[in-house]
Amino acid sequence: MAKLEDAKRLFHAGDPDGAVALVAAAAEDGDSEAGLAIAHWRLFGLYGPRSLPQADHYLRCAARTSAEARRLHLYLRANGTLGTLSHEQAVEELRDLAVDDPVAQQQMRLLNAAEEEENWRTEPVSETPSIRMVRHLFSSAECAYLQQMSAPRLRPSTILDPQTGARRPDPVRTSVGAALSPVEEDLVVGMLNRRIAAATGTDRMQGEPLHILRYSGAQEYRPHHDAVAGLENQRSHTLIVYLTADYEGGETAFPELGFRLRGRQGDALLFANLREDGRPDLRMRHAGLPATSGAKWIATRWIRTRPYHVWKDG
Ligand SMILES: O=C(O)CCC(=O)C(=O)O
Ligand SMILES: [Fe+2]
Repeated sequence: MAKLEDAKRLFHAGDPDGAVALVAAAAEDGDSEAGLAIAHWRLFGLYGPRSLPQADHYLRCAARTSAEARRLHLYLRANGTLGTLSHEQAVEELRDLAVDDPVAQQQMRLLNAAEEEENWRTEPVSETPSIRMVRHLFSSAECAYLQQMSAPRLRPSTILDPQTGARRPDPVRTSVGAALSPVEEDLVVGMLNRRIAAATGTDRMQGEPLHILRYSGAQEYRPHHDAVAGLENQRSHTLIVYLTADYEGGETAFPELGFRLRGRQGDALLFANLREDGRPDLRMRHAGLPATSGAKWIATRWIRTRPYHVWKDG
């Protein structure tokens, strides 16, 4: 901590290189907080260029003394960011970490339960345009886990500006949310993303990071299309998992089609955003209505036509 504070002072005094050097030296010396900080900077290209080998190196330093760093290093190897670890190998490693790490223990419990419990099934809502409900996609424990792990990361939601391609706040969407980027894609989130791929008949790599949203009070997502005009690798499908049930209102509404839908906890709504010719299907305009009481939590996965590389395309 002390080293990070010193580094912050150097940074504000106009010596960013000195600040980074200080943190790097502390990381080498086994300061896990410094190691985690600089590993994130190298992953995201902050205070210097992006470098996966360096991120890997500093995470290994921090992992000597920090359970958090050991877990993060595992997630990033399991999701392909820092190498390739099979799901089975990753679970083996998590099992070892779980011996003295309560977070890993909680994740192992969810992974073990899933092996016994997976029982989702698809119900058609509309043939054309294609809308389906996938019942029981996530268990209630998985829904609770996503809320718990994303709660500290929730920020006011933004939209993708079709003109600039950049994200910005907009009154169209007043919820709070968090995208679970590869550093948050732990083995449980990875398993849920795999399950979404299986349930949608798509490849896991086509999914954008799972996006957690929470609406309370008058918060809403006004009518919009998930397909973004001009996007080359389009959002062909959207899957929305309802993580809570103890709220009123809050349906997903399709004004053009006259549907208002809402799943039970763990159910997912899956719909196609494109016409057969690959252009946005204008009938698929939809809205997240405000919850008239309680808080509505969802997890959205926007699925692209082709693989989406979050580090390159995001
Ligand atoms: O909140 C809802 O029901 C809709 C969410 C939505 O449209 C989205 O996440 O793209
Ligand atoms: Fe949407």
